[in-house]
Amino acid sequence: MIEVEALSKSFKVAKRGAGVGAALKSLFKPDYSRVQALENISFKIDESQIVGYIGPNGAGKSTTIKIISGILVPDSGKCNILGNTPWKNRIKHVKNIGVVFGQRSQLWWDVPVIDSYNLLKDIYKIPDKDFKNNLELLTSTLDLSGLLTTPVRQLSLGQRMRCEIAASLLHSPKILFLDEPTIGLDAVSKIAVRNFIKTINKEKKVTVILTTHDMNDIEALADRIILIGKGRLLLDGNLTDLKNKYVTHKTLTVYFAENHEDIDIEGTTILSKSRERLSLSVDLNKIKVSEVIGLLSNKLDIIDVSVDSRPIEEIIVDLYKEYQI
Ligand SMILES: Nc1ncnc2c1ncn2[C@@H]1O[C@H](COP(=O)(O)OP(=O)(O)OP(=O)(O)O)[C@@H](O)[C@H]1O
Repeated sequence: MIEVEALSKSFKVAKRGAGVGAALKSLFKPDYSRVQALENISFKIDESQIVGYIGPNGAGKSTTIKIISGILVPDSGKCNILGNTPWKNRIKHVKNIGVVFGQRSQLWWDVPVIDSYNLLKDIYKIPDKDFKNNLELLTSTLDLSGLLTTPVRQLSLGQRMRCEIAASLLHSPKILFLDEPTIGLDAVSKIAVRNFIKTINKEKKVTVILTTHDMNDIEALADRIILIGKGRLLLDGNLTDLKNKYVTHKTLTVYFAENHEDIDIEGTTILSKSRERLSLSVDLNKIKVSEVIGLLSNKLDIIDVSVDSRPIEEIIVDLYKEYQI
């Protein structure tokens, strides 16, 4: 469905030193350098996948999204999305895709949301019936009914983001590119946006490429992650495999009726202990958490247990360190 092969893109940027002299010099004799934003990026994405496209600031995520949505032309490389090359067959291509840039609006600032939607209807030539059905569905699932007649500039960030997402889906695209869709949203709005993305992916089989710095978005949504750094693709894999690789220990805490027995289970280390509570670090390469609970239940009258894993944020920080990005 999406095939990207050896994409590279560099930008020419003007170098300028500090001070008035340097400003004058750069005006008359500009000095340029090149920033390699993307280098030899390749990946394939199948229908109805949700892919988390992640990497630190300046990694090249937005540049990729701009190229595959047809906004930018790469220096070299190929891209085939549902039979179209985004920067060559723009008109055909945009009918298949929806794009949301969290930091930018595609809605007209001073007019009511519904007016922007009507304009999009004309731009995309959406048949009346499809427009009506989609608008009804999006209004109910994204809770837009009170917002449609409000000018965009009067909406809160969370309200605007829901309107942006609806705008990107009015023409029933098969692919959705989301660039930081939950940036700046409160917890309730984030969960609403995530749930909506999950729903359209499941029910309408919309393929989603999601770039975000919010690892909770990734954990909630992505089946697969593609990690890029300094313009290069560093890792492409399943989130569960990544967790298995980087989560080698879990913390097991057990609450029990009073006990004074010594506990010594191979593959575990005691982190803290009292008469009614025991906290263990479990080495997953040596023993399973369920086995530890089984062994403990032979010795203790267990009342409650909790298992804590390393947060995904920490795993990603380790990944960035490992790849020196
Ligand atoms: N229009 C441009 N002109 C010059 N340099 C650019 C331009 N757009 C991007 N770059 C540079 O290309 C590199 C990749 O930028 P890009 O915006 O794709 O990164 P990103 O991964 O989306 O970062 P962030 O997480 O901060 O949004 C950066 O070094 C950036 O400075």
